[in-house]
Amino acid sequence: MIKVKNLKKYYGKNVGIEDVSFEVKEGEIVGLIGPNGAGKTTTIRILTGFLTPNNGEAYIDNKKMPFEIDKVKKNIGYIPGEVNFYGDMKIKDFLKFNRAFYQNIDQDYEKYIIKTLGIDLNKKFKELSLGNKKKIAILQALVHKPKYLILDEPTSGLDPLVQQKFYDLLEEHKKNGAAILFSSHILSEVEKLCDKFAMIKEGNIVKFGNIESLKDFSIKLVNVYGLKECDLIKKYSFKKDSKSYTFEIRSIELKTFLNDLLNCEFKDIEIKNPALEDVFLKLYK
Ligand SMILES: Nc1ncnc2c1ncn2[C@@H]1O[C@H](COP(=O)(O)OP(=O)(O)OP(=O)(O)O)[C@@H](O)[C@H]1O
Repeated sequence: MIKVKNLKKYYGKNVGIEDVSFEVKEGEIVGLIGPNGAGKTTTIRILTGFLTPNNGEAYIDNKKMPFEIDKVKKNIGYIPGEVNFYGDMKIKDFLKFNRAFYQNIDQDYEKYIIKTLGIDLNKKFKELSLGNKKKIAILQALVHKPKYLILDEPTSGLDPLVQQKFYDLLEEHKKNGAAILFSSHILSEVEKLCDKFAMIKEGNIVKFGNIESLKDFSIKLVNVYGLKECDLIKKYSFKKDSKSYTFEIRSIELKTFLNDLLNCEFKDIEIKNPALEDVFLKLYK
């Protein structure tokens, strides 16, 4: 399990994170969601052994981070936010180097990732575009089939096709029991991929739960077509266009709203879940 508890990190007087707690179990993908500067990278850098917290605790496989990183290092796959490997090295040489570090790398799996992502082995790292550098970072993070994956905005710079292939690779790791922490500010990908979310705002976890529960927190969008003037539903907030009224109804109020609506005259209704982005914006107000 990956576990952080009341984690706090200051950079001098500047707040990095204030109070961050969440956990990622084996076979689970947890999305760490937050806007720029919320504290995702700070949290991840403590978990990957680069920073020492001022307070609180971080564990991977019951080893205390960053102090016991060496005991668990070979079981971690990490994609940093900014990928910078050995500029002058050809990718094929980099892979040799990587094999020497992990020793028992499954070379068929290595080939499989190279083929899946479309990696050019004969290029030097510094010759690659941002997206192609990210592919090397993905390869390096996954190739030794680690039990713990810590991914700091891993899809930035990837085109949608490669992103999808990457999600598929992650699903395979999840099925094999990996615990995966995935930081992102793109909510649609978290919604698509993750089982749980930890929402971070100004260094604090403001919500942690199942992806579904995040949607339940929010509102439903009810489009009502052909609605005739009706006092009963005037109290609900709505937007109107030429075809319909769109009501924003909190999920817990939906039944009451529908009861009121049934006493009005209308032609048709449609109930939608809002996009996670909209939920996020509302929670962040
Ligand atoms: N080396 C540093 N010195 C001072 N302040 C820092 C340092 N690194 C981060 N911070 C501050 O800590 C806070 C959290 O930053 P962090 O990089 O963890 O956020 P983030 O959620 O990863 O953001 P982004 O999505 O932009 O990568 C920010 O206010 C940032 O300015």
